[in-house]
Amino acid sequence: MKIVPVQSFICVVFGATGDLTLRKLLPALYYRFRDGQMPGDSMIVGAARSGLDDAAYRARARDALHAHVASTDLQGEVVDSFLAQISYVQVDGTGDTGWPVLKDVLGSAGERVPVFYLATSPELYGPICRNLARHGLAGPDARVVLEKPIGHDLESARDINDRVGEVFSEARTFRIDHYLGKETVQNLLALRFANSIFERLWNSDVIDHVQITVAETVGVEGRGGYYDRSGALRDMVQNHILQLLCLLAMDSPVAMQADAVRDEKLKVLRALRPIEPHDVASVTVRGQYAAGAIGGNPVKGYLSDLGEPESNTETFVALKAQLNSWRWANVPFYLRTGKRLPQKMSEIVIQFRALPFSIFPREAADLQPNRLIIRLQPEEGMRLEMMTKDPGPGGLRLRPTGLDISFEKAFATRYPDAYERLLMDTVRGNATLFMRRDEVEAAWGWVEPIIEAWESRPERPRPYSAGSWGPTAAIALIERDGRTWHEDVGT
Ligand SMILES: NC(=O)C1=CN([C@@H]2O[C@H](COP(=O)(O)OP(=O)(O)OC[C@H]3O[C@@H](n4cnc5c(N)ncnc54)[C@H](OP(=O)(O)O)[C@@H]3O)[C@@H](O)[C@H]2O)C=CC1
Ligand SMILES: O=C1O[C@H](COP(=O)(O)O)[C@@H](O)[C@H](O)[C@H]1O
Repeated sequence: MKIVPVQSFICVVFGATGDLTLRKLLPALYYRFRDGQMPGDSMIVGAARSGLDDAAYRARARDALHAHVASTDLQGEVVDSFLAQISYVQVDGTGDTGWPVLKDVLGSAGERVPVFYLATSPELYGPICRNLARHGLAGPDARVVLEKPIGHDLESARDINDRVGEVFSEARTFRIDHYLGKETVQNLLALRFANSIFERLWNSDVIDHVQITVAETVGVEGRGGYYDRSGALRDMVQNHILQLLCLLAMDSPVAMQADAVRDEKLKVLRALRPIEPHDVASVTVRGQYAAGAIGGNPVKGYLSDLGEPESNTETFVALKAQLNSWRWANVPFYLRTGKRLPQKMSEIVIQFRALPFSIFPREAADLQPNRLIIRLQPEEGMRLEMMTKDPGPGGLRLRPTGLDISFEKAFATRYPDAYERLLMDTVRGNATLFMRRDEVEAAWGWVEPIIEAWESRPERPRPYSAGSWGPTAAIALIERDGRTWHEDVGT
């Protein structure tokens, strides 16, 4: 595969000592460097308050690569050359210290594209941008990358967007939702708009319902402080899951261009039927994991992980979303996500309608409606389930069979991590796979009433055992409609 280098850049990462930078951003940049996409005169500048010098930060970066990059992908000389392009500036994003030094470092940028990646808590986005402007660092080529979450609710999201917007125009603001950078998520665009067969079927005439599951085996790991203020709805649904829903439900963009794609996604978000307070109990379920076992290993409950006696934060959510549109009238989208579920698995199921009438005798065939299963991770691929004739003489017996495409087998190539693609897109100035301000705010606008309704009710999140598929109420949520979650994973 031919890799075209991007323009030379200087990427200043605020939050350089944090988990995201060390676990995701530096490994992603390393891979782009190793593959020849990051030009040799580009620079990565780590920025945080910790008192480190270049050598100490490079040592941390080296440790991070050894911890988070496959050892077979770490070649000594390549690692050394990559680390030589990294420096560190001690800077307080919200205060005065360090900015003159950062300005000096960027003074030598020349033609290199300045990218400011804010991998810090979102409350710092406004102050950091204001400081960038005050110190003359937000010139016309500069762009800013904002990590999710953009705020905690609609009001705080608007506030952050306003403050960032005072310094950076929308075209220069890149709001990350790393799910959009996943290869299989981008493939949803190819599946729908580069093939003629599906688009004609992609509507309520043919589709019965859609399921989106994003299941994780991990708990809150070291992020309990953040997570307990967030919960699954804010952490996963407001962004990743609604973005998946947008890509599945949107109409064809007029072109494969950033605003054309984002205009269509925005229409989907605006078509989401508000969940009224009196419906919250019947169309949403929130859960919190209790102690259990995953893969035969005992795991603690959420409260033990958190080290707190109580918490009302949900680590699981299931809900039934509906769109007010002709295309999707009466087609529910069942969404669920949770931590400490039995397996890490993200999957979309498109369930087609049952046959209107069967010509086959009942004893010859238990006719199953067609189903398209799109596996986002792991074992990326697609399976179209169809009825076929059971081979052999005597009678015409039918059974469901799958047409399978395993991306792993079809493409003998390493799947780049989402951040690799997204980081290079910020340098290219391509915002197609980033969230526009109005999308983020529309998503908060839909999610917020659900949170308010939960908070106004006395019930706590329903407990579920770690290693189960969430509270039984989540099963009831879909079964009340005569449907079931797809759980025969791997079949
Ligand atoms: N970790 C993850 O997997 C994911 C994280 N995110 C988001 O990314 C962001 C960062 O997360 P994460 O890395 O986990 O957080 P961490 O708490 O691990 O890191 C926070 C970073 O911010 C720096 N920092 C704090 N205050 C300042 C300041 N005033 N000026 C400059 N730097 C400062 C800290 O360094 P120092 O103390 O040295 O200043 C540290 O480097 C958050 O918004 C998070 O929600 C999103 C998706 C996944
Ligand atoms: O943004 C987040 O995503 C991760 C899950 O991402 P994945 O790429 O591993 O599927 C989740 O664990 C985390 O809580 C959330 O903040």
